[in-house]
Amino acid sequence: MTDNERNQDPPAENADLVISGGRVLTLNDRNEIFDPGTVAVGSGRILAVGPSEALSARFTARRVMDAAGCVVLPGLVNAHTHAAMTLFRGLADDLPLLEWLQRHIFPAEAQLTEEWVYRGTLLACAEMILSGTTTFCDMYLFEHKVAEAAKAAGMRALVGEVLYDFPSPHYGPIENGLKFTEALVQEWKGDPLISVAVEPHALYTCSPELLRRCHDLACRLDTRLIVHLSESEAEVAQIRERYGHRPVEHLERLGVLSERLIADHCVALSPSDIEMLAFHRVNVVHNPESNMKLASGIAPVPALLAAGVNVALGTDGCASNNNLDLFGEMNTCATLHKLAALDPAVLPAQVVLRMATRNGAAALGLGHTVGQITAGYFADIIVVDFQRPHLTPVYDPISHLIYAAKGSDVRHVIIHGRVVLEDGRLLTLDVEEVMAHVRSIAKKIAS
Ligand SMILES: CSC[C@H]1O[C@@H](n2cnc3c(O)ncnc32)[C@H](O)[C@@H]1O
Ligand SMILES: [Zn+2]
Repeated sequence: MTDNERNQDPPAENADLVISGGRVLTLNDRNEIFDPGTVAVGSGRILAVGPSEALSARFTARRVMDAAGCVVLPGLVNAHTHAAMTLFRGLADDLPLLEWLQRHIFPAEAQLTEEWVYRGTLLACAEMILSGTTTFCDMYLFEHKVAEAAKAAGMRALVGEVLYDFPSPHYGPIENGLKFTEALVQEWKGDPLISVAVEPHALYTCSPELLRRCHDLACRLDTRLIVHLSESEAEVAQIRERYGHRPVEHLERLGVLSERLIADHCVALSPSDIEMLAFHRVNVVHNPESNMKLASGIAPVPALLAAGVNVALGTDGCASNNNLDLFGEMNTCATLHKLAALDPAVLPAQVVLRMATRNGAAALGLGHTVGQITAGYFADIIVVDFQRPHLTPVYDPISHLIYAAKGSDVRHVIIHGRVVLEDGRLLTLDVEEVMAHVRSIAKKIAS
């Protein structure tokens, strides 16, 4: 190398997209914040993140996104929902869980078709992207259509067909459901956005034998296993009466508790339930708004976190929430637990933001690729506009994200390196058309 060559700047690296000028919350292991910071993106991944001063000359970008006045953070992870239940938003409110399900929701779901599930899921994807969610975890019927809709919207999703003892309006008897799940896993293997889990509904709708078979299938296919667990005291009483044990102990006796299990809700837990969940490294998804609306109770989230359990955040479906905005859910989560414990320090904003990002990614088995802004991770990034009256002034951006921001403050969304929301405009879906389809389905549901 000549002296001349040695003294020259290294050649610029190519990036598909450079997001610069915003305050970047990496949520990495060191919790680094760069202000102003730059994120370079290429081939769906984060190429580099750091101070703008250090990175601006390093990349030649095909596209530059100006994030001045904005906060840049990892996309939010909705770790539990039933996306197509947007179709039933507001259909049956103000009821307790088991009555709501058995008298209203299950009968309405008996009419579902794959076309309805597709349309309802597109609406859910629109709502989620518009409010900063980049990944969701779904359980429903006709789940191949959920995968298709997520893919059309450009979202990352972990999907799974619901499995229970009684015949399903989709696949009929359970044997078909297990076969369908296996085929769905094979169909989406290797897809960059979609993965598939084994999803028995709950302990009161699945026999011990079915739960064991689902666990074995998840182990054989190396997928997540997802179940509603201990959602209310009524469920605990029902399971105790049927099997003689509390729900968590029932699963432990069946050998189903493990790191691959995602347990949704976990509201009605005893101290020994918490110990068992921690010991087996089970992932728990907290859905505070659904739990409040169905009056199911308050999940012992601070105790779960203190015991070392990975606790993520979900919205549950739109018939029990009734929206998919994780900003609202983070706010509810942070404030609900302060009130329940009469302790304002019990769940700080920083912890709640981690529940909705890193913990969600880890629960879904995506912890090494999603949930933080780190070189090598997938580029799932949101840009939140802080130049708004309710976000002024800024002493601490994380405080605003949890206590003051709304989903509608999200300005840009990038998923797997693709810009899917730009300046508040959805690029992957025609929102008017998506809403029109759902309105016409709702007329049939109501008739
Ligand atoms: C058919 S897929 C999932 C199944 O679960 C029902 N569901 C929705 N929310 C809840 C909840 O909070 N607990 C238990 N089951 C729930 C949904 O309506 C579907 O039937
Ligand atoms: Zn649910």
